[in-house]
Amino acid sequence: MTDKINKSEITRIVSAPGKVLLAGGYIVLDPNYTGLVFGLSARIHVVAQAVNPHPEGSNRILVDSPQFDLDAWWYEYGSVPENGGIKVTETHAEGSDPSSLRPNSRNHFVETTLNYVLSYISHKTNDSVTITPARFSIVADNDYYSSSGTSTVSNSRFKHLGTTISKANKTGLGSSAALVTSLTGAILTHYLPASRFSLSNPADLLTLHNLAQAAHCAAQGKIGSGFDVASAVYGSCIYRRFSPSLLKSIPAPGTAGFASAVAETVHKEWDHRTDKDSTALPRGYAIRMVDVTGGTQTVSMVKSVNAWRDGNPDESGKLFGELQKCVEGLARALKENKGEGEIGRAMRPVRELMKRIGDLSGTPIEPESQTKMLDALEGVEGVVGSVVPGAGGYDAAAILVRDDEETINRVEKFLEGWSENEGVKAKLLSVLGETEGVRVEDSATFRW
Ligand SMILES: Nc1ncnc2c1ncn2[C@@H]1O[C@H](COP(=O)(O)OP(=O)(O)O)[C@@H](O)[C@H]1O
Ligand SMILES: C[C@@](O)(CCOP(=O)(O)OP(=O)(O)O)CC(=O)O
Repeated sequence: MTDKINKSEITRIVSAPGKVLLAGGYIVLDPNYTGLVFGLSARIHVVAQAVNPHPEGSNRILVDSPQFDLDAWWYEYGSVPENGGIKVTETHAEGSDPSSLRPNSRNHFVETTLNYVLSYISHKTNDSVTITPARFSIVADNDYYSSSGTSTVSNSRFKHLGTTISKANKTGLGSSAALVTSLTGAILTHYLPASRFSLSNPADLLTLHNLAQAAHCAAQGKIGSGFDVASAVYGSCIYRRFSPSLLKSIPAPGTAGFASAVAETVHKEWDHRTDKDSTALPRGYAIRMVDVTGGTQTVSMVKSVNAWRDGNPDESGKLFGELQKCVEGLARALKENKGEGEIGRAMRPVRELMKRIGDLSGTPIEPESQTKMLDALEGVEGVVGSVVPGAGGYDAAAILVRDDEETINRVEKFLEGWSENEGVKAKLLSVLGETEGVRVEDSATFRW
């Protein structure tokens, strides 16, 4: 357990939103197509503090996640010769026995982000900015996890989940992308003066995006489309992916040339596109997420869709092309507020095409249990349309609803009844679609 955050020592709070890919799952992995992604009101916040070094801690950084049991990671940092940048190594808690280091507690997303961002800073500033001891505390809005644990502080905004991160039940809002993005922003704004880095400068925002994408891919061990990091940075947008080859020349952290390769990659010409102007939600309507207890693995779903696509280029090309039209049509219907009927008609074929791709590739993209639930949900007054978001699967649905109390009550009641009758646990999350990406929070007014 780490000390409580001392509010007077906070230097920065940076937050980034979760995501929902409303349309464009699978096709967005191919840069010939795009995806319609909305940021979510559930955010991950990283609170940066400078700390006075403990006698043994002149080169230590603490990252903690106080909502979880046992989740504090101590790192020692050191320079690596030959443009290797800065490498962190997990170590035991300050003032405790070295054997207290928990062998299975590594947080790859945190560790990789530290390696990438600290190395970038040291290289970019020619070591003129000194890395000093600091603490970065992560607090996530409650909707990221289904609460099986109990809140110990009932009136606090960020619930204590009573479990470790690895055991927490995620709701699929993109916690790692929001975490990597907000941590990257917090480290950059903590160490660099505003004259060198500011989130209100579009060029610096692009640096943050490229750095966060690179760190997120490295930590994940795979290169996804990156729509989750892009929406964490830019908020809602129509997203076209970057070429994975951009990331191929970065060696492992801690090796010669790592920092120069990171800086060079970050400042290359990236070919992703984030079109924010084409997205908006009509006034009086909201995107809401339904968490359905279950679980699917995106990795194998992507593999099976890709295998089908490779074996059926004509059929898949046709369906991917149709889905692309739906991405654009749905974005337009929402942005131009074409009315419930037309928006609903623009959402329908997204569902149908996703289901079709699932059926043809033998992948449970919109499995029968979801079809039944979504069909029934669409019959609830005030529900304009529904989709299985992202990769689809058994565990989530996204709905566009009238944003009024009566509709929300009706949907909640419907889901209660559905859960009882169908033996699942389907729950409306309080999270809403919103447009804003990464931002600096005002620490004086930040609500805890
Ligand atoms: N609140 C948090 N505090 C610390 N690390 C977190 C937090 N949320 C997410 N992470 C990191 O992200 C990982 C989850 O990433 P992943 O399985 O890709 O889920 P998601 O689909 O939500 O991004 C965790 O194992 C942890 O390393
Ligand atoms: C298949 C995809 O196009 C969309 C997956 O979207 P999800 O929202 O399902 O993603 P996870 O948070 O990784 O579970 C893969 C991708 O674009 O990377």
